[in-house]
Amino acid sequence: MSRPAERLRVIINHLDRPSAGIRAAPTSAQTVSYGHPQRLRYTLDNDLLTPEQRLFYEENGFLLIRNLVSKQDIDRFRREFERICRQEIKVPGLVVMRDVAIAKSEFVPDQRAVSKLQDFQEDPELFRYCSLPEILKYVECFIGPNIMAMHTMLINKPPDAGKKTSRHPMHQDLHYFPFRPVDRIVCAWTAMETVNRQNGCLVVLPGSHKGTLQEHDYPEWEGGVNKMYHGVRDYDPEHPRVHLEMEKGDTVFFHPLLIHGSGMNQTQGFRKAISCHYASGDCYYIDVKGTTQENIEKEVKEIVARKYAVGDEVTFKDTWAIRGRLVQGERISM
Ligand SMILES: CC(C)CC(=O)SCCNC(=O)CCNC(=O)[C@H](O)C(C)(C)COP(=O)(O)OP(=O)(O)OC[C@H]1O[C@@H](n2cnc3c(N)ncnc32)[C@H](O)[C@@H]1OP(=O)(O)O
Ligand SMILES: Nc1ncnc2c1ncn2[C@@H]1O[C@H](COP(=O)(O)OP(=O)(O)OP(=O)(O)O)[C@@H](O)[C@H]1O
Ligand SMILES: O=C(O)CCC(=O)C(=O)O
Ligand SMILES: [Fe+2]
Ligand SMILES: [Mg+2]
Repeated sequence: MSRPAERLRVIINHLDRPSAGIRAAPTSAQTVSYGHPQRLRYTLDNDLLTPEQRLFYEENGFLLIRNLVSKQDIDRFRREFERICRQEIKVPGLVVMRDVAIAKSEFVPDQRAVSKLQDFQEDPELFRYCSLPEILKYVECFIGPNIMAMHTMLINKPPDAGKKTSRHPMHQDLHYFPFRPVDRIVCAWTAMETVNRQNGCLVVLPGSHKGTLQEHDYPEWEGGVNKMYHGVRDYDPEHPRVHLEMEKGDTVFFHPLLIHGSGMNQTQGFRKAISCHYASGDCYYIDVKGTTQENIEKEVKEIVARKYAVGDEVTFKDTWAIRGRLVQGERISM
């Protein structure tokens, strides 16, 4: 069977069978619907993904593309990150986060004090990542041609200080996002070096994107939890999971309902990854009042109020609309 259209037809038939692909057992709170009328729901017609890749994303909620971003680009992102850590440049809006284990110790201008950069949309060098054509051509397969970069991060997972605070609890990224529709949002996450179980690779629950948004809160971890690291409340440790071991430049695209987290860093190195969450330019904002997302809305508003000395006039929606940047096509309703 050689023609893609023919292979796709065979795959669509395959999707009708409840046993298709890796299907993790649903957790109690999740509902999994078999034989969805719109069988290819999570990917759009495109000339890039093979039918097998489309099926894989449909069934599992993520797609790993090896060696997508060049070593040269990654080395440039790393150098820019180091300049920011040394405080050689100041980037408007950038959030420099320290691990909670060292949050109250004296600041040293070095990568050892930085666990994560958030919101680097005003740093042209780092933001180049979000506009890379090799990334955008995949993003388009999931969310279409109008592409907004909504959320940017460079994660520098530190060696664990002994309290397991370097872990990221299992969560769904949609918890943080007051925009929809959910299937027109995707994350690109690129390893900046070898990422494995030792230094805390991503851990995903395949198929969990077919469930609904779960209630999130701080996990009850003895050693403490980083600010805003909410986790799925009733996380089922028996649910099958996959550790995504990746090499420098490998990139995973994943759905915002995919339950994922990362383990502790048991090495002495700082595990680096760069990521961007994209949404379609015709997504729309929602009011999260009365939903499980109210708790994160409250926290975000408190941080913004403290940082910028503003009150209730800045809404959760505003905090996203201000950060979002168009990278391809048209900005319609975002
Ligand atoms: C899909 C995606 C969105 C998923 C995620 O990314 S989940 C993680 C989201 N994380 C974030 O959005 C970043 C949150 N972090 C921040 O906004 C900042 O790092 C802050 C926690 C507000 C601290 O920033 P800043 O105020 O500049 O730093 P300060 O050193 O002055 O500390 C102020 C007070 O915050 C505390 N703090 C700092 N870092 C952490 C931490 N990692 N975890 C818990 N508490 C922390 C710090 O101890 C200090 O507390 P007090 O002295 O006021 O009691
Ligand atoms: N008690 C817990 N509650 C919620 N999430 C947890 C808990 N313990 C670990 N996790 C999460 O599970 C994921 C994997 O963590 P971790 O690497 O420790 O797991 P692991 O499967 O034991 O891997 P390894 O054996 O390679 O260390 C991370 O997202 C982590 O935050
Ligand atoms: O790089 C990691 O550890 C994962 C981070 C993550 O999932 C997130 O910030 O939403
Ligand atoms: Fe995440
Ligand atoms: Mg472990």
